[in-house]
Amino acid sequence: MTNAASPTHPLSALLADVAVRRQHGATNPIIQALTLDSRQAGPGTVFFALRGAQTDGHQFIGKAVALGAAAVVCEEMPAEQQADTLYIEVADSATAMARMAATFYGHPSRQLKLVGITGTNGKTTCATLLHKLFRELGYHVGLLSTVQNQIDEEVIPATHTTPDAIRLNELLARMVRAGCTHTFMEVSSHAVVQHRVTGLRFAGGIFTNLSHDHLDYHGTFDNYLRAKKGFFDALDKNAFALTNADDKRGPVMLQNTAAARETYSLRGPATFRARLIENAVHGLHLDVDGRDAQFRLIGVFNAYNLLAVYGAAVLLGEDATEVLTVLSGLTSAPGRFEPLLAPKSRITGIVDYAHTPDALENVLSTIADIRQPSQQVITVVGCGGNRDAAKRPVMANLACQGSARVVLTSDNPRFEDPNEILRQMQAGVQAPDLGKVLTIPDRREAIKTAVALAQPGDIVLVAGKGHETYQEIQGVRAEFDDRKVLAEMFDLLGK
Ligand SMILES: CC(=O)N[C@H]1[C@@H](OP(=O)(O)OP(=O)(O)OC[C@H]2O[C@@H](n3ccc(=O)[nH]c3=O)[C@H](O)[C@@H]2O)O[C@H](CO)[C@@H](O)[C@@H]1O[C@H](C)C(=O)N[C@@H](C)C(=O)N[C@H](CCC(=O)O)C(=O)O
Ligand SMILES: Nc1ncnc2c1ncn2[C@@H]1O[C@H](COP(=O)(O)OP(=O)(O)OP(=O)(O)O)[C@@H](O)[C@H]1O
Ligand SMILES: N[C@H](CCC[C@H](N)C(=O)O)C(=O)O
Ligand SMILES: [Mg+2]
Repeated sequence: MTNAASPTHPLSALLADVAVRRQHGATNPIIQALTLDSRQAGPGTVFFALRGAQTDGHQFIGKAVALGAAAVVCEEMPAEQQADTLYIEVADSATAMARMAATFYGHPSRQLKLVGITGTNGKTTCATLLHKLFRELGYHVGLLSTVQNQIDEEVIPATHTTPDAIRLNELLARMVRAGCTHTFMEVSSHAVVQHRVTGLRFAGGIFTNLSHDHLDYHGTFDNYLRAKKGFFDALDKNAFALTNADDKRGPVMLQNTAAARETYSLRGPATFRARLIENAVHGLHLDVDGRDAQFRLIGVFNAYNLLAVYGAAVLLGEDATEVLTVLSGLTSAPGRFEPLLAPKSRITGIVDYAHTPDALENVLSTIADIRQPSQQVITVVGCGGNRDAAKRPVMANLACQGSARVVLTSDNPRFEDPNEILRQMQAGVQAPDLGKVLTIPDRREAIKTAVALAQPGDIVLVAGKGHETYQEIQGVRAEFDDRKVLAEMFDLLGK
């Protein structure tokens, strides 16, 4: 796990910010790598035993040590200990891991301007727009997002919205070495709770909005809100905290932060204000802080994303006029309201990552705002398995409210039975809507059917998977790209 750029440190040097409860073993080994997975342990590594959702890393301490781990950080000392291994007991392994990872990689977050974006929807869009914007303004820029990580134009695949603390600091260190001055990253609620971002220095934080998602993980909406707020509570006084004043939970985010409190709004007084002039097929027309601006992005929700991005750029010291000029030319993130026109029939396909009720409602109301009365909307949608089940009936109902026809299908079933997920979705369909709904578990067939149902000029929305290039069934990821399947069906059906 080491490479030429990997640092080495005596273990004692990594404990500077860590409250050690107890320590066993007299050695002070030289550390070459950190890991949270016993299977990756080896000589010169520190193994962090984390209590997870599936299992408890403490069970694997013996395995990590057998593979040669030089040190173990845990919350409970193992009964059996090896004399040549150093055991460190802390109150919280995840916090210790984040602090030690930051130290191990030389605190890369302090060497660039790091901006974190949190909220239910819009994180990828805002982070991607900020990355594109700052590239065009001439900077070297890092990006950590659901779709992919990037160092300037170099793409590094992403497995999570926010990587674990070790991977995160390693990526930030790579960005610093590549000369990046700014990095824009998504901060998921899971990341806050699991301390993936603990110990990082942020130049700023952005809040987009809060609605129903991930209640499977957080339990209650209140816990979910607290997770998001936790990110702002941890910002320091040199940072900015930029919140959406129009979101019911926007002001709460700033309640206990030490950072400079800034707001954006389309409705009232705020640090950064915009007024919607037009929301059309060809894009948004806004008045931003008294400047007239046209954008290529579509939908009122994107007016919020654009305003948040503009505000953050200005708070980072950029010139407002220049920022607006560059922003007007930018297109959205992959799989976010991505249009695809059928060549012969003028059917408009739209692929969107809406996988929450709020996002689906936004996309459908955006389509309603921009469509002609003669254009019918046909929606293909499913819900992921092993994720929040409460959203399933709600999303099916919303699809019915905003569409002429609905094809319910599978998203990523993961380890759940796709038919059971679909039954839970169907429960949300109201009696008068039953006639407009078809249920087709095979996503390819579902898309094909929607395209077959579409008349010239109609709009086919394929929601939920956006940029994803796979479908995950029973732990296996098979190649699947809504954009490709849609294009294939336009072709196959001669549309
Ligand atoms: C619910 C969740 O967040 N899970 C993450 C968590 O896994 P976990 O708690 O289930 O871990 P576990 O399997 O119980 O194992 C506990 C510990 O034992 C260790 N272990 C396990 C087995 C072994 O042989 N040896 C060993 O050392 C594991 O490495 C782990 O450290 O810690 C793992 C290591 O960091 C993550 O990969 C894993 O992400 C899973 C894959 C995941 O799906 N996460 C999603 C829900 C997620 O994080 N999503 C958010 C936001 C999404 C959004 O934007 O909407 C994200 O930031 O991506
Ligand atoms: N500001 C917004 N408000 C509401 N909905 C939005 C907003 N921005 C984007 N959306 C909708 O939410 C979907 C997801 O957007 P995006 O990927 O930017 O969010 P995210 O916060 O990164 O999501 P995730 O939690 O999955 O990483 C988009 O496809 C769009 O339908
Ligand atoms: N980051 C989100 C993405 C969900 C995307 C959707 N396609 C699904 O698989 O449920 C999650 O892991 O919950
Ligand atoms: Mg995202």
